[in-house]
Amino acid sequence: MKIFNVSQIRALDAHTIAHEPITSLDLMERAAKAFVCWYCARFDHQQTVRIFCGKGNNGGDGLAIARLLHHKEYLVQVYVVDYTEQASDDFRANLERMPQGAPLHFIKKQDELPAPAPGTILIDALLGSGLSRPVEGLLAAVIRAINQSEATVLSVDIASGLYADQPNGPEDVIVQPDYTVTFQLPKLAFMLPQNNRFIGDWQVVDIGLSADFIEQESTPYYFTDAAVARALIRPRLKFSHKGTFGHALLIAGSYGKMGAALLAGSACLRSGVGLLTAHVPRCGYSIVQTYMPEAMTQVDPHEEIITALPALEPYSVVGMGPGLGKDPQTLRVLEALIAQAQVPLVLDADALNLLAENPALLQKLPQGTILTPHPKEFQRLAGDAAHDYERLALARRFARKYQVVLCLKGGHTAVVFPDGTVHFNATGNAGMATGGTGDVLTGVLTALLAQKYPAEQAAQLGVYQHGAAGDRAAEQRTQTALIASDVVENLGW
Ligand SMILES: NC(=O)C1=CN([C@@H]2O[C@H](COP(=O)(O)OP(=O)(O)OC[C@H]3O[C@@H](n4cnc5c(N)ncnc54)[C@H](O)[C@@H]3O)[C@@H](O)[C@H]2O)[C@@H](O)CC1
Ligand SMILES: Nc1ncnc2c1ncn2[C@@H]1O[C@H](COP(=O)(O)OP(=O)(O)O)[C@@H](O)[C@H]1O
Ligand SMILES: [K+]
Repeated sequence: MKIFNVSQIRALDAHTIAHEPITSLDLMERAAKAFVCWYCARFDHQQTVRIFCGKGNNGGDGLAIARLLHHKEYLVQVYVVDYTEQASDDFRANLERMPQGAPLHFIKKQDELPAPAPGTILIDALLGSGLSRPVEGLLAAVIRAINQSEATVLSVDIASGLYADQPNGPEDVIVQPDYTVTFQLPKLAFMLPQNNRFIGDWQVVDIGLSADFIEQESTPYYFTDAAVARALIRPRLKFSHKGTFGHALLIAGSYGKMGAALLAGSACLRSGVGLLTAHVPRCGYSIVQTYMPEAMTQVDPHEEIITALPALEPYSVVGMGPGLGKDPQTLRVLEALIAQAQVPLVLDADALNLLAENPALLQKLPQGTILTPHPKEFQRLAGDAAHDYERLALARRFARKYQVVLCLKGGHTAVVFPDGTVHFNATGNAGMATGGTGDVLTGVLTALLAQKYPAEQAAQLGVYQHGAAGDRAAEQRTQTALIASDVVENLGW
């Protein structure tokens, strides 16, 4: 699925209106119907719905939603925030269509706001993607009141006050919804952690905007959902054998951190690799042999850390990083690996920290390398960013410059291709914010590269499947109880 900026969204609306063709008023009706359909599937007639409308097209949506809910016999109260003389044509048209029986109030001053009523649902249709400046005055007062109420808040298209494709200021007044129901395509703002409070649980509803336009319009931003991920999975053919699926070498673990090697190794085994060899310090030998009988174990000469690079000939991919530590002898191994590898690499954790301390190595990374930093590791690699939009720009420049695939981990992990395109991931949950889940991802990605998935697709698919396994694990055990081995146990292809 593509993610468009505001001017592209506007062009998509205009193209649909001109070429379907459909009037903009009928398109608004379709958007309102899609919202109402989503609403009716979740909320019953017991709760009063208060709809706060601005005077642009987002407000027009709000009025149309109010009319449709009123016809479905929901208890609807409509509040038009009358902060300006200007109103969009479709807002006016929907105002004229408001049925007599639906209570309609115009708020001109803050003291005309209704008193909070427990148990109501608030629909925020004040401002949508047309936001062009910080919210002030009466609109800001309404937004503050919405945020202070204890009601469930639903935003139409996007939280009022939130920019769809650029950073807000720290003082900006923005609705904090429980849900955002957005039209046709997700917005870039939804992908970024800094907007966490201003999104809630977000859902896309289809309003039939031009599929041709969406296909032809180019964008650097994409969303990897179930359909995209499923299409990437390659079937295992009937006469295939273990040689078909590659031999992975995993260099991981140190004294006290052998768990990282086990998590990465078991995830690699559960992700379809043909053969796995784990290269671990001597102290890890019995641990690996006992916990992962399917893996072969190669022991390092050193008791506690990694100090030697095994011969690379047998391997089709090398994953390195989880649990390593940053000993100078381990750095020598990383240098040797980068110098000698003719196969793609997955570098994570301390391998990334060593790279950050020795940036000359970045220039030498082999084709098809995947780096999987969390935000702190990325900061060490690429420097500070003032906000998430800047971090994203930094990530795109970094992936282009070093021709690597970057998985910037977090909620909606950003998979950045060497061409600078960004593929945000749909899956995963906050239960995964616990030690070791990143090691699991390293194992998954290593297995996919072993199976000859190109690095871009390996990263996109691996990140999706890792998050999906986390979602299944959270469903079984709750987010709070989730631990990294549950993610391994729930991998499924
Ligand atoms: N035909 C279409 O274009 C469709 C539009 N739709 C809705 O239309 C919305 C976009 O509508 P609009 O472009 O009218 O914009 P909005 O409804 O977001 O904003 C209305 C007006 O408010 C003004 N404004 C911007 N920032 C402000 C601020 N901080 N304080 C006060 N006023 C401010 C703008 O000048 C704009 O004209 C979408 O989010 C969506 O909800 C949907 O109905 C789907 C179809
Ligand atoms: N709030 C969240 N929502 C979705 N996924 C998350 C969230 N927090 C963490 N994750 C995922 O969990 C993993 C954590 O990786 P990392 O920080 O490297 O942990 P560790 O080093 O302990 O293994 C990443 O894949 C990340 O995307
Ligand atoms: K809104």
